[in-house]
Amino acid sequence: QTTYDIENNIGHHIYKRDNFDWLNHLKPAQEAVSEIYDFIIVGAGSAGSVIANRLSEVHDWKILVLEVGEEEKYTEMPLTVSLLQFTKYNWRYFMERQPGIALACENQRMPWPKGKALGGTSVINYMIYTRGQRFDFDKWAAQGNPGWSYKDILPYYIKSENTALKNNVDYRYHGVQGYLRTEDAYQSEISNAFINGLNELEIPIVDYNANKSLGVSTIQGTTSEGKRLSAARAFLHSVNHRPNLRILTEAFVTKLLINRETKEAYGVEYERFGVSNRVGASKEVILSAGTFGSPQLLILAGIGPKEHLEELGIPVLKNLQVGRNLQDHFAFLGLSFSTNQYVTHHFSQLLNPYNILNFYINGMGPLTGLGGAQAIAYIKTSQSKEPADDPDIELLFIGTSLAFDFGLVIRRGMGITDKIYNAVFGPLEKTYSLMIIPLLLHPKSKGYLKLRSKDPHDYPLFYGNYLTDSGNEDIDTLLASIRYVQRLAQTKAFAKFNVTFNTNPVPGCERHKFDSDPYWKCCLRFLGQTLHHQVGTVKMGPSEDPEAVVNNELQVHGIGRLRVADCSVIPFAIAAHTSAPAMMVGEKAADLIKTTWNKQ
Ligand SMILES: Cc1cc2nc3c(=O)[nH]c(=O)nc-3n(C[C@H](O)[C@H](O)[C@H](O)COP(=O)(O)OP(=O)(O)OC[C@H]3O[C@@H](n4cnc5c(N)ncnc54)[C@H](O)[C@@H]3O)c2cc1C
Repeated sequence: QTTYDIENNIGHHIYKRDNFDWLNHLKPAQEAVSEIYDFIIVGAGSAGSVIANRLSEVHDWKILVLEVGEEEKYTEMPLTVSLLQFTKYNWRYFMERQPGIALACENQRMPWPKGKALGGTSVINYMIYTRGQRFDFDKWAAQGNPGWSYKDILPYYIKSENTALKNNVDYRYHGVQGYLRTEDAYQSEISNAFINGLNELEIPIVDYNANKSLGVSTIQGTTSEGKRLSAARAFLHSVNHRPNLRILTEAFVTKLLINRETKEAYGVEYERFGVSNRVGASKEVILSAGTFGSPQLLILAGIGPKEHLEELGIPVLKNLQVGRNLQDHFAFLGLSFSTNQYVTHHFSQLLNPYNILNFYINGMGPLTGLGGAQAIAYIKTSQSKEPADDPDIELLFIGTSLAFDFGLVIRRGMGITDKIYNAVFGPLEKTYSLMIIPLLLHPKSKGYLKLRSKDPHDYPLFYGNYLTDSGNEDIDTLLASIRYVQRLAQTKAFAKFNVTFNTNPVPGCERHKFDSDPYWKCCLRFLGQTLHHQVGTVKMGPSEDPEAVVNNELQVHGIGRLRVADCSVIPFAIAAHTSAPAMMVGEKAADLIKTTWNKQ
């Protein structure tokens, strides 16, 4: 039985445990709670789902998971992923306006989607499975975080995984006994242009999740028999029968309960169906509410930058730089191509009865495609100042373009205006098209978030601060990546498929000579976008690090019984899409917790 066979039957039910010990010793400065668990996990996303699974392996621990979103339904078809941003499974956050950024977006506001569901953002993501490079983790450890080097974290990736990969796979680096199925992403013939073209540029074919940092490969995806495998489907559905695991969906945590005298967390307050309730944690509270949700709850509890807390009128419990150090992969959507051959995705031809049956019966065919994403390359541009083999750019190959659905859905999810879409991508509707998206892996610019108010229902304010580094390294690296892709487009492999560069100018940049450096720098300001990999708002680091919020055991500095485990603790942007790294953080967090409480 695969995890996918198990029906959606978690949430909405409360286990009856007559022999549950509802102990409730109140210490001074604590509010009464209605129930006590050993651990409370806030948020059941990529990380939280893993932690819930692993902690509930210990039979005599009682675990409560509180997730504000609902269980997912009708999310299994990978190709229709972009529709999910228009459902209740998306928080629908937007970045604040930044002068000279997101100029192609409605009201110049870039959407910053995040998942609101059992499974979190893994319910709406593109299912790309990437782990990050050895350099990332060794640097992470070298910054004062022992236990997070590549050698230390690799076993956790392997532990989670149950691989069915076949393409270019190095099995020494993959697991077969975990909960997370990984499969080769659907390929159309055109991905050969990308892979062979890169080979011509001397980029080797590798397993990008193994020991080679630079190289190209077809994508490894988190699907099970061709269907989306969210963290909830992988890690929760198969263990929801455990009597010591209680999962409440539609439970919105509004407050962390922290004893102001002992500075120890002892529970949380949450709202569910209009009723507010307080629950206690006799051992620890674990925050896994994501890069935006975790810092929000910390700041509301008085753990944050002192001046910001004072501005909000929240008494300071601990002055820590929560919400700062926000890092993200800035990506460029302006490199699209057409081909006259039927080798790319075109929406109108895909949704036919044969493909639909093939998907539902066999879990095969183009509808299993990861929103069109087919291959990935990690490269080093001429601008790179990274160590030897450390890539500075990821090239993401999409076997279609924003014109795939005639501008109906994908580009709207990115907030792109009619004017820009019609001018740049509209003409591609009449052809078959493809895209190569460069992602800036190690941005030097940093953003931040802060709270709008002390009302937990108010969304935080998000400031991306893209391309603001003083040395202009970010913009120069992206420019170098554009030149690299242009070289790729000149290869024989591309010529074989009659691939032609889309030269429709971006309105607003015509004042620059087409293809000049100033032209592309202008385009980056219009069509530069997030690929949703924000990290770092609850940075991991030693107490001497002025930006650090949690230590290498994920404990909040100066606060007892409170850990944070999700993408927010990742100290800097790593060479990976961030779902698998969040799961790795979850696996490691569970082990750290077991060690603390002697339950290994
Ligand atoms: C459109 C999109 C595409 C992406 N594509 C990929 C991809 O292909 N591959 C990849 O690796 N990564 C991808 N990512 C990024 C990746 O999915 C996320 O970074 C990762 O899932 C985050 O995991 P997390 O555990 O940190 O947080 P999340 O998975 O976001 O989990 C946090 C959970 O906490 C809940 N929560 C928040 N606040 C509260 C509260 N107060 N009370 C109760 N619950 C709360 C949220 O509802 C959510 O369920 C994508 C992201 C997006 C938005």
